[in-house]
Amino acid sequence: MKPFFNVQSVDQVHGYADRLSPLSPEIINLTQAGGRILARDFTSPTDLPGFKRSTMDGFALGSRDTFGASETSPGYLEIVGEVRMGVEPDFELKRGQCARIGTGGMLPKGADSVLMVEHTRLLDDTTLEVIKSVAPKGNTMGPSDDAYSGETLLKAGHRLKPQDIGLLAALGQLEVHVVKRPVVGIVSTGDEVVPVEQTPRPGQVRNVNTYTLSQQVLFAGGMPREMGLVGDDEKVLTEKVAQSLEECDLTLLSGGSSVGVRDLTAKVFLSFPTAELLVHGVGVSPGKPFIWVATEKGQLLGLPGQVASCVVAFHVFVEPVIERLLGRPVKAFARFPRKIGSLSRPLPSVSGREEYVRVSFVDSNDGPLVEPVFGKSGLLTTLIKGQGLVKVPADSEGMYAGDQVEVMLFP
Ligand SMILES: Nc1nc2c(c(=O)[nH]1)N[C@H]1C(S)=C(S)[C@@H](COP(=O)(O)OP(=O)(O)OC[C@H]3O[C@@H](n4cnc5c(N)ncnc54)[C@H](O)[C@@H]3O)O[C@H]1N2
Ligand code: MOO
Repeated sequence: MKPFFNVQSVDQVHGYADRLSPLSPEIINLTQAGGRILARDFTSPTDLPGFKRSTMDGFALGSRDTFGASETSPGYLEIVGEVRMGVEPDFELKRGQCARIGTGGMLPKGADSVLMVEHTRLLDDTTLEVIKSVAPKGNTMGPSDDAYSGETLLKAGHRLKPQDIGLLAALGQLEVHVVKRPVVGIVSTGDEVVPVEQTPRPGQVRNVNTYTLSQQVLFAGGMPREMGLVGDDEKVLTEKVAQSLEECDLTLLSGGSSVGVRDLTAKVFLSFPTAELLVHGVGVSPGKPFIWVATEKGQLLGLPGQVASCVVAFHVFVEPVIERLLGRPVKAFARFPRKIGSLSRPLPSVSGREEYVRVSFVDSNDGPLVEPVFGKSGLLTTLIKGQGLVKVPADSEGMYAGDQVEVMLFP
């Protein structure tokens, strides 16, 4: 059995990701753009809302006509009209005049504010009693309060949220320039791994990694393409990976990445033209046997077969590659919310290896306690009971009970 050679750090692996070029842009319909990555900065083509608008139901007026007005000393204004929603008022207010206006209505000329209906009393059809003053611009929004023409509102590389889509709608953008989603081929291998629909015989397990990986790819912004489950057969495995190389930007192969005699991943990957071995073995746990072979046609990434290791290795190594292809900075756990807590017990660690410890949160009188979820990397439920991961850096010899730690929560 040959040892891993040239074990590399997470930073070194991310350095290879940095060398990749982002995928090209494509134009898609606004309704499909949520969660996609903007390919170029978006600058506002116009002012928004573009006109002076009321933010309350009430009366458009000149604020100076309300100064000093109160319950005990009211003022009186003449009602000269009503602003129709969606229509530019065709009248102008003079001193002492006001007009009815609804929330969102356009202020007529001569009005600088809106007095809420609650602060008025109607004496007759044309006379308004004013019982409170309003400041200039009160209860209004200005023509460029939401955005001004030429303002950079969204940056290239930004992942579009529902509110961004709303903003693009407000600015008339039915089409959006986004980065193409990387197509990620997923191959799983292992003689003992059987399809989900099959009842495993003793010694067999169902195929988990194809399913977790394809969902992880989807969540990360890629397009998973399931290439199938293959036994430990070099010829068939080579055919599957070749097909994936033709069709996909990235190929993930789970299982067979370690150093066992049946572990074929490295051999298969290196059989392709222009293949260059970038990584085989990393100073990270779990995820130690990670493999990266670069070819001119695409990137081949080998992930550990152990179900929990495979999930963590995806986040540490694969998602940053997807981020880069999407034109975003190379960063692991970018989508993970963070939460601080104090460790309930010590976390021993092997110095020289970056560790990702599965943890859960337990409430205590002193605030949230971070409880390690111990268990082997082949145990899937450690990731179900664990709500997140704590990173123990490579140069640390461990952490003490009571230490404040940052938990990266599974999104
Ligand atoms: N002597 C050594 N043995 C191992 C080492 C080592 O350094 N020296 N590293 C261990 C570590 S760490 C890991 S992680 C695993 C990695 O193994 P492989 O990537 O080669 O994966 P396999 O051996 O094929 O499988 C490991 C494990 O995972 C199960 N598996 C695989 N694919 C699936 C799947 N699609 N769905 C569900 N389960 C799957 C498989 O049955 C094995 O139990 O190596 C350690 N050994
Ligand atoms: O790294 Mo293996 O990746 O512990 O389970």
